[in-house]
Amino acid sequence: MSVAVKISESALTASESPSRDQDKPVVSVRSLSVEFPRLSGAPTVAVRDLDLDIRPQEVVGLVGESGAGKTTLARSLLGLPPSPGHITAGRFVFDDKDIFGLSAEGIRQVRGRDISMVVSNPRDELNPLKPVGEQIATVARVHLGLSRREARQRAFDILKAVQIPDPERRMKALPHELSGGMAQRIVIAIALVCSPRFIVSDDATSGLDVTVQAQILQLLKELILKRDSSLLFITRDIGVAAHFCDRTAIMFKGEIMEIGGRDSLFLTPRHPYTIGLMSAFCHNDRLRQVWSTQNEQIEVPAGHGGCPYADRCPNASQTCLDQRPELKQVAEGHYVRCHYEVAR
Ligand SMILES: Nc1ncnc2c1ncn2[C@@H]1O[C@H](COP(=O)(O)OP(=O)(O)OP(=O)(O)O)[C@@H](O)[C@H]1O
Repeated sequence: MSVAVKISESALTASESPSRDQDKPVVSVRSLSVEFPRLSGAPTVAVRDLDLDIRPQEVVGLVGESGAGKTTLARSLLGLPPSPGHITAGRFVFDDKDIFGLSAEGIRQVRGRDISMVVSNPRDELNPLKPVGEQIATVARVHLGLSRREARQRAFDILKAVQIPDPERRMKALPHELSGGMAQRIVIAIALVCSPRFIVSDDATSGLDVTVQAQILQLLKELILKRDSSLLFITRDIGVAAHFCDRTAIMFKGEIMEIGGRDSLFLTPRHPYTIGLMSAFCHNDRLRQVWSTQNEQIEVPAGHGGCPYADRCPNASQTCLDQRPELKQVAEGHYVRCHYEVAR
């Protein structure tokens, strides 16, 4: 059975805001698959035939448990799938450029300047021996061709923008002299210093205090609106996604199981996995009831070619084992990959 499920061009582009419907996506991912080879047996498919569009000024959340493929997707979009993974299929068009078609040097030029990534472990990202101001300024000099003085000014401005207290002094600090939250802001400052049009945040704010996290999210949103950028916001926290993202995609085993605008997705979640995530998060009795109501008890054999969620799903039926579900529209801008309604 073919596992490739194609969806219409409009499926993932739809936003709930009518004015945005005319906007052209700045990020357009089509049929992306990424695999990790294994010593024996079939490779691990970390991202499977994934489509995603993001428009200017849009914040799209990507939520899923550990191992869902979020980081693999994020790093693949920067042309750096985690080793030994490799992109086996798909296109990524960013600002009319076919990113996967660029040379290594071409991708390097785009990365950091037009597309940047913020990760959750700032200590690994920063050079421990170099003052943080210099690290930010270097990125601006390399990518924007600024003079030393201009780059330094730009580094100072971005430190102020990410609300680093006493930025003049912090410019000279080494990473170990900063708190974790401050080091995280430095990494965000590096990602933003060239005003990229596309930012990928991979769990970048989860280690921060709740209040600092709220400030940083607010700041990210303001910068995205001001600079007409787009943000792919990866998180395991569905509550943060509900609060912060215009649309959210729920990912499981390398596939998007549900995607929708904030109101539609979070007020009327349709996929059993989304409902499970939400009921765990918000202790909602109604959701719990939906989650715990079993339609059919069935044996789920390993290696079946059906729904990737079947072995965890309280509603799995024979249809779910026989057919891989397509992403289908259930409301405006809201798509679900589930046989549930037809199987019932
Ligand atoms: N370097 C690697 N070598 C082999 N398999 C890998 C590697 N990195 C990831 N994988 C596999 O790819 C799949 C997706 O992993 P990935 O790290 O992208 O998930 P994730 O959703 O980002 O998880 P987390 O939230 O824990 O970071 C998993 O099955 C994982 O085991």
